[in-house]
Amino acid sequence: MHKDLDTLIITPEEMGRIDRAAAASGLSGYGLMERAGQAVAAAALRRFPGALRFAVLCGPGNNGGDGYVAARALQEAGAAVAVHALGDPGSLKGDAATAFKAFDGTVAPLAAYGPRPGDVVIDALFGAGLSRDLPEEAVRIIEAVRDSVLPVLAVDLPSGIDGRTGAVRGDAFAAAATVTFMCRKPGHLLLPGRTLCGEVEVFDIGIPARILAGHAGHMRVNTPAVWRIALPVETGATHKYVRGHLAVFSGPATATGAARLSASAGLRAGAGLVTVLSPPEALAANAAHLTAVMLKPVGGPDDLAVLLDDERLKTFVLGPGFGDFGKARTYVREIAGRGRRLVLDADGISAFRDEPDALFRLFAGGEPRLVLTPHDGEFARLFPDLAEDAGLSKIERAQKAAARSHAAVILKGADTVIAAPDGRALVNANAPPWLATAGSGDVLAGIAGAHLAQGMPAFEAAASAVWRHGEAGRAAGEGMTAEDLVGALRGFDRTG
Ligand SMILES: NC(=O)C1=CN([C@@H]2O[C@H](COP(=O)(O)OP(=O)(O)OC[C@H]3O[C@@H](n4cnc5c(N)ncnc54)[C@H](OP(=O)(O)O)[C@@H]3O)[C@@H](O)[C@H]2O)[C@@H](O)CC1
Ligand SMILES: [K+]
Repeated sequence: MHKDLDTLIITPEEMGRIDRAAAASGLSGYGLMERAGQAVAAAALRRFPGALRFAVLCGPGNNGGDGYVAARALQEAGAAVAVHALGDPGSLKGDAATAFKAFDGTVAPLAAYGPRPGDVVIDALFGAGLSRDLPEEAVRIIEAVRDSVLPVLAVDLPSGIDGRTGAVRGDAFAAAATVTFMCRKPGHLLLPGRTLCGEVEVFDIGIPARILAGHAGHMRVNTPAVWRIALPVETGATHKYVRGHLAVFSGPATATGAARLSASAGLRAGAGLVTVLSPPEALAANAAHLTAVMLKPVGGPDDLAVLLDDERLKTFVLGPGFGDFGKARTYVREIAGRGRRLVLDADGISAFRDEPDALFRLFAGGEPRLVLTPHDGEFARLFPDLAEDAGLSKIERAQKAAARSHAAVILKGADTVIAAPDGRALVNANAPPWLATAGSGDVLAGIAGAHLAQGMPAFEAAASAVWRHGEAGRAAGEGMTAEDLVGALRGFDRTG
């Protein structure tokens, strides 16, 4: 597989354009279908050597066409095959009709399929072309297969998953594995689609990379390949100020832990210096727990203004445990007005729930200087219309939010999306489930702050922070705490 295609994500709509461009360039559509179906059959034989029978369920479009090719290949390999069609296969068109005619065996109606122990289901009902909720007939079969606990191998996508959004349309197969072609689609990566796909195999059916690249957007899986070029340069003569000075605002005396977690993550993630800016009454609580991280009292906007006279202090994290919304807004105005860079998290985000546009105006224009790190609830406070629009995928929501706020947006979750104001978007895929633990978000904000402080552009700083956070979660292992997560942060691998 071409290295670039490995991380590219393509929407079903873009895939349609790619198909047409491939055909226009002289590539045989049926040739593509033949390779797709053969790949499915090969995966079925490899993954399920003990199958007593392959039940191939074929739909009314080209996904069904792939199914007929796979059925023929399985039969030629000597496997027992039962083919069931949704609708009249005689009314198939184009390549799917060709594939159906080339299959030499009986085709029974879908409703006649009765799951048997030892069956492996090959789901070729609907793929990229699913355009509405599944028909009742398909839902009944999905229920029957689920009840019989049979393994499912999905062609392109488990039927019922919307390839653009990852949403379930009516119902969907839960596949043990999914074989898709050329590139992953959003539905393979966004929840709940990601879970229902099982293990995803991406098979190269021979569409030239130049055609794919020519019609693809700017969506990728979040991997170091995407942002390695933006990593801070290691000069050898690295001075602590060259590696940046990060300042993290602490909450009141009763809520200082979150800021300290951010700060220690920032230090560990490579910021040269990290200072916790503490309300005077919380100094004692902070001082009792900080060693390598420095501590400065900031009681109000006047103190902050004095601090900002130090030009070396360019980057801030505000939000973890912060508490005071009014003060948060005042500080953010000061930071933005003095041209500094900011990771706005948690309470810092909620502080602008009544006036999100005021926040966006503060950071409008120029090189993006703001990283927003909302989970779904916080996202809805800043972008209520986008949160409510059920037609948008999580990727599209993050893209629109980033464009509106002129910020790098980290829309958190098990399928975190990172988006830039210019339309680039990444879906993160390396986070273990146990990363969702108390304090985990504070750690992420600190890493992002450290990357910003070292001079990385906001989008790359955000994306690499999410990735390192996921890697640290894996290294720390199940049962980890947020402190373990900080301890498990590793340096960047600059090779590859
Ligand atoms: N990309 C590539 O290069 C290659 C792609 N290939 C394969 O092609 C697949 C995409 O094929 P596709 O476009 O024909 O779509 P597919 O998923 O078969 O469904 C469309 C049909 O279903 C119908 N329909 C839709 N929703 C429905 C519903 N809820 N309930 C009922 N009907 C519904 C829809 O009808 P309509 O909406 O027009 O009424 C239409 O008839 C792709 O997933 C991959 O497997 C390979 O062959 C190799 C090359
Ligand atoms: K399918």
